Amino acid sequence: MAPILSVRQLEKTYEGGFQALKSVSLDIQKGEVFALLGPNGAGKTTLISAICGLVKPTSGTVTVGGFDIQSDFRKARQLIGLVPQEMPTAPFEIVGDSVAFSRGLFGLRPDRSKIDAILKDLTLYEKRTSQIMALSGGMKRRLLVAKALAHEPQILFLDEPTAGVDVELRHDMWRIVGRLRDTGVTIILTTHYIEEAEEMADRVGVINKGEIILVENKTELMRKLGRKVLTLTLAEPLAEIPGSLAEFDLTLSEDKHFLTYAYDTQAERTGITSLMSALAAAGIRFQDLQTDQSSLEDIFVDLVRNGEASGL
Ligand SMILES: Nc1ncnc2c1ncn2[C@@H]1O[C@H](COP(=O)(O)OP(=O)(O)OP(=O)(O)O)[C@@H](O)[C@H]1O
Repeated sequence: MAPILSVRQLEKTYEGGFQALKSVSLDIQKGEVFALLGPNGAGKTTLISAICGLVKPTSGTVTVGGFDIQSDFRKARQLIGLVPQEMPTAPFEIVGDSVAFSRGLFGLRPDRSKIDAILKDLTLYEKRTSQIMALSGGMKRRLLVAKALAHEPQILFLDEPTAGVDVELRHDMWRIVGRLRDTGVTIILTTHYIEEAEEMADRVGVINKGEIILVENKTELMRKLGRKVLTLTLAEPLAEIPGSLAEFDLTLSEDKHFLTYAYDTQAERTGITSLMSALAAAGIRFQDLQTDQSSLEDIFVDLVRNGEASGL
């Protein structure tokens, strides 16, 4: 199936010469939730803005639903909803009217039943006649989503949807995204919170210094790059790691009670069996053991750090 969004060799050099995007290519399939991760200043907002027509690319192409974002801007833009980072700024506006206004911007009639349905979905219906200034912070965020959905777009961009919100609100936003995904909306979100990508995304892209350095199915990414750590709780504290265990990559905790062994889950042999025999031969007994999978966060930090090291 043709991707719903296709970005080809997109470049953006801002006035003054700063190159914020370097030959970015990316395909997004209909119905997927894609998380774009990257450190501060990596180019996430620039990429979203270029796709949504808010920033003019220096070169490259973007098509949305087959429409070129430059030569067929209206048709392409009609398919896109954008939830910006900033909070709504019209304090006296009435909630329902604000959503109707957003719909009107796309030349659609103010269909009350559609607007009410969107307000209900975002639990804002009770507030439809309130002024925006009377909304809580969480409600204001939901209003931004409602406004972005007002013209029934097929793709929703969320630019750091939960930056600076509390945990409850963050989970609230995740539930909203989950429900939207269930209705077939394609979702692209940028985030600093790895946990957010881990929770919601089907695929993850990492951008660093204007370049996409990785795009991968989330589960696959965690499987491929993930390492596991085996922690042994020792029966008696160990003064030092004996020389007979030197071939294993072991670390002894400062309090001498725990031994950890890092291994690659993808390796043909994890080395655990031989480690166990070597421990027994060295007379080291343990009371307990546990394994931990490295998180998406560990993987991300590694990737960006390696990128720095290789000059990316
Ligand atoms: N209008 C502009 N003129 C010049 N440089 C800009 C402009 N907008 C952004 N930049 C620069 O482009 C780079 C990418 O910025 P962008 O906002 O896309 O990053 P980001 O990944 O969204 O960052 P953050 O996570 O901090 O929001 C930054 O170095 C930024 O300073």
